[in-house]
Amino acid sequence: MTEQTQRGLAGIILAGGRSRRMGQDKAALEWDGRPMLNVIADAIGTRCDPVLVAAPASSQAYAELGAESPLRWITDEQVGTGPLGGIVAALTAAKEAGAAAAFVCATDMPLVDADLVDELLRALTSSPDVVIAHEGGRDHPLAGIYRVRALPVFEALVEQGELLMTNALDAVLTHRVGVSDPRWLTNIDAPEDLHRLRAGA
Ligand SMILES: Nc1nc2c(ncn2[C@@H]2O[C@H](COP(=O)(O)OP(=O)(O)OP(=O)(O)O)[C@@H](O)[C@H]2O)c(=O)[nH]1
Repeated sequence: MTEQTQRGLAGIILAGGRSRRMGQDKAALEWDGRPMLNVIADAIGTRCDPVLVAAPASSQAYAELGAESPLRWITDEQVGTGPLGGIVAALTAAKEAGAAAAFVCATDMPLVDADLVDELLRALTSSPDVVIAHEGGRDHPLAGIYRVRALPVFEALVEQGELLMTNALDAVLTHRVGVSDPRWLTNIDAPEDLHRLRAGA
């Protein structure tokens, strides 16, 4: 744990999914000479402890990076339950590790920064269950802090097969905040996104 790590705050990097638009696993994509997953883990690891990676055991991310990774991998209970299924599995592990909340992000956000974690944390007053970034007129559910106390609600939704993040956020008290650098939220879905970002556009 570093000096700046926030007590009780875990980190969750979602690394499952099919990467259909990218055509290859996004966690292993090279960014600054390293797999994108590791770059993100280092960035948030200055604030979050433990950092957990959520992916199905059958995922390409786990096959490519899991065995040799020093990170803690948490497998989705059910394959095909999407980001919400990953959040439930990893938030359960975060709770068991003694965390009260977790910063959640996607493995396709290479510009994610510890300052983003700090800004969301400042907005996490006692009332909200979840604080997410809201930029460009839209919600960014995979750039947020999720309290462990919201877990039963999310578990029930996954159980019912209700997997939409928008519905999950509506089911708890969600606070939305603007962030000072929207680039932190940049995500890579397809090869052209990666080329654009590498070119600095
Ligand atoms: N643990 C877990 N993570 C997931 C799952 N589905 C998507 N994710 C992650 O959630 C984030 C957003 O995923 P998307 O980009 O919407 O979906 P994707 O499946 O990765 O990509 P597409 O096939 O192109 O839609 C990424 O970090 C994914 O790795 C899942 O079933 N389990």
